[in-house]
Amino acid sequence: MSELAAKAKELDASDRLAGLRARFVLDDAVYLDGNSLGALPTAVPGRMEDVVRRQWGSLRIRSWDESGWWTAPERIGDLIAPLVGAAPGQIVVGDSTSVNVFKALVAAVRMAGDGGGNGGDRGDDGSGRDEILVDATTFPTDGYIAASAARMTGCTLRPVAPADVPGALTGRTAAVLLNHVDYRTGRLHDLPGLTAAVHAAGAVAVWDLCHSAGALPVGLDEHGVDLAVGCTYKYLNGGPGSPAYLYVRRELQDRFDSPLPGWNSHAEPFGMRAEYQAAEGAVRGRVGTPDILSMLALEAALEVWDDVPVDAVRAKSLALTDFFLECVAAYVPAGTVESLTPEAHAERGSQVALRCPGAGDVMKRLIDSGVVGDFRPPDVLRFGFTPLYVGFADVERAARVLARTLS
Ligand SMILES: Cc1ncc(COP(=O)(O)O)c(C=O)c1O
Ligand SMILES: Nc1c(O)cccc1C(=O)C[C@H](N)C(=O)O
Repeated sequence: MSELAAKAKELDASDRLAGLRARFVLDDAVYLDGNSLGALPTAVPGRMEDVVRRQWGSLRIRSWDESGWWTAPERIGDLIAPLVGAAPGQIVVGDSTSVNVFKALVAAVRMAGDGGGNGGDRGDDGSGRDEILVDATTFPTDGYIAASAARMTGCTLRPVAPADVPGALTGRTAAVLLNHVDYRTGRLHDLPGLTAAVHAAGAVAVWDLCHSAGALPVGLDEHGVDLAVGCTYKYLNGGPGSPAYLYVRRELQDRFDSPLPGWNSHAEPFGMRAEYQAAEGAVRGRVGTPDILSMLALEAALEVWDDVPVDAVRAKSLALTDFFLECVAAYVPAGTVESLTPEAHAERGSQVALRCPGAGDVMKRLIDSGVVGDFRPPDVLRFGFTPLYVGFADVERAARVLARTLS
């Protein structure tokens, strides 16, 4: 056994989260794509059988009340809340991340101009706040939606690298849309520092947590984040297309003026009134009828988090990515791949991105050899490490197969 294989064995033996792998349906492949689609938790199929056959099949319409369908968006939001450092009552589940980015960003611009504080003051030259800053390296959907939100609200849109945001903020900045972890490089951005800078400029901060929630502590309440969105099909393992979530800080909920005010966010949805009156609290983030089947699959999936501290997940995530970088350095000839992922723990999410020529083809061959990551154009091999089900022997094998594939 090689030295690194022996080290992997030791690390697995002392890994207090190792037993959690049994909560997932997995096979012999090394699955390093949980940052795109999380693995299936074992509790989900049985729950879906009940939801479909009994709740839908037998109870039918009664399930909106009797099976708790109507209140599922807030109930499941409260299950996600501790994973992102939020007190209950601030997260609602539903729609896609893209749709929630739209709701959050337009609502942020409206807040910035509503006179209620944070961004409520006038801009430097008295002309108001009419600019949105967006992470220049963002996942494309956020950029597209920010451009549309800017057009709709009469703002200009300025792409800025996250680290440059403090210097780019002005009295005209209404809202700033940032990613907590960069989907390509795996870089973790400074959420506390950037949020504080946005607030100091009187603007509203919107964070996309797709690549951080479930992999590391986020601290939404602690750091005073205004609005946040995220998906649930990556590190939260909710399944393909599972609904996203929207966080609205409690103190801002009364000022959350949704650009998609559907009947589900009405104060009295069954009043069927012609005039819209927004509900109180997190419910205000809802739009239309929730996608119950996906939502209840997510609820079952979240059971894997019972008694799992996020800090322990973070510690294992860093140990996994450290060990992967160590194995790659040992096995892959120098100069063959270049890591885009920061060395510093404070700047690293839960993935490693390696740049190499022909990355698309390399990833195909890796997958054929049982190591599943993904490829992001033009030249990035992406490996996501989900601490709940990836072990250290997986990591050593992935690096070994990578070296063989590249030789
Ligand atoms: C950072 C980020 N934001 C948004 C999305 C897309 O969200 P959705 O397709 O669920 O709307 C993704 C991934 O798909 C993402 O990585
Ligand atoms: N949402 C996805 C999908 O529907 C199909 C394939 C991949 C995805 C992803 O989530 C991609 C992912 N957000 C990324 O970081 O690239």
